Amino acid sequence: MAEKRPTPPDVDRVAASRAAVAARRARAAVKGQIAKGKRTALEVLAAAIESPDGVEGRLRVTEFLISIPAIGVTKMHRIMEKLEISPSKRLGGLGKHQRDRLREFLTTRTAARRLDSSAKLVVLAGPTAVGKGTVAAHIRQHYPDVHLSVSATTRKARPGETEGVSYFFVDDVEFDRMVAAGEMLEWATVHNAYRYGTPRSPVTDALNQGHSVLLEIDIQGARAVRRAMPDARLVFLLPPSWDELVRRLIGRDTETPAEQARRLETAKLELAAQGEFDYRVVNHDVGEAAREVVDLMNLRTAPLLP
Ligand SMILES: Nc1ncnc2c1ncn2[C@@H]1O[C@H](COP(=O)(O)OP(=O)(O)OP(=O)(O)O)[C@@H](O)[C@H]1O
Ligand SMILES: Nc1nc2c(ncn2[C@@H]2O[C@H](COP(=O)(O)O)[C@@H](O)[C@H]2O)c(=O)[nH]1
Repeated sequence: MAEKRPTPPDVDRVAASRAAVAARRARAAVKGQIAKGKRTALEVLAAAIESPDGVEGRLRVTEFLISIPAIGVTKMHRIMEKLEISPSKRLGGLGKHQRDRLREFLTTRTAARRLDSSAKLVVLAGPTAVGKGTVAAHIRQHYPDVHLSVSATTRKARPGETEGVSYFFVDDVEFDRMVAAGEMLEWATVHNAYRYGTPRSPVTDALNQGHSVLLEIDIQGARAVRRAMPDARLVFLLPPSWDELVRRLIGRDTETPAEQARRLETAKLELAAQGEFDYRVVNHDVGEAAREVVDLMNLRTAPLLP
């Protein structure tokens, strides 16, 4: 009996089903590469953006996330909700903002996991006038291997401050833009006056390259960093005594008496928060306090001698 030859629609169906199987295998291969650490999730996302109809672009965001080590189904759903991405979305079909949020999530997560290894994110916080800026300046000068984050602020530069070294001095519009674009790791309004924030990418880039990073920020910022990167080491800088703190604030002579009184009220609340921190360093002597902070950073090379 003559064999029944496939009709054109059958040929199409067979070809389509073979293509579907091949595509599924290709997607499974990509997921395997992520799971085994052969490709990073960020690399796969970049490939999906480059070519939305390619194998990476056809990956559902849900399967992509689950293939990342240590992300299970529950966590994946939480992440999807937080990033405001619907479960039906594929990597290649994400809108720009969704893509940006996903990239930012992956970058921060990678950096946070880096902290498990040698590179450390150390946050130096403490009450007004305890000497945070002075200790940070000493570290900048004497320990060139320490990556000191440069904050953005809406306040004006003071005499002697340099753009890009002391701070990035920006106006309110630019600060709003940075916050909206997710460019800040944390930010806060400090002393009820100006806004200050830590630009995210220099921190995550340095950590991803294995460098320890130091942030000199206020206590609200330290709490926000703890939420974003739970492995960060939080250091609370203490004055030798309350009277010495008052002396330093008044002696610095940069605030009006009314502002000094307000800051001292806040300082009482801030001192009460020291238990939230991992380490406490008393700033008797600037060089000593700086060394104690640097010791927490797992530097690979020796500091410069004074
Ligand atoms: N170990 C120290 N011994 C004596 N004086 C110090 C010491 N550390 C800092 N100071 C002085 O204390 C004053 C306050 O220091 P600094 O401005 O660094 O404080 P800060 O914590 O950065 O304050 P703020 O949060 O208000 O910006 C400065 O005049 C500084 O020279
Ligand atoms: N939350 C953040 N606080 C910051 C940041 N950069 C600096 N600061 C804190 O602001 C005050 C005032 O600083 P000043 O230079 O105007 O005297 C001080 O307590 C800093 O620690 C930041 O990025 N985020």
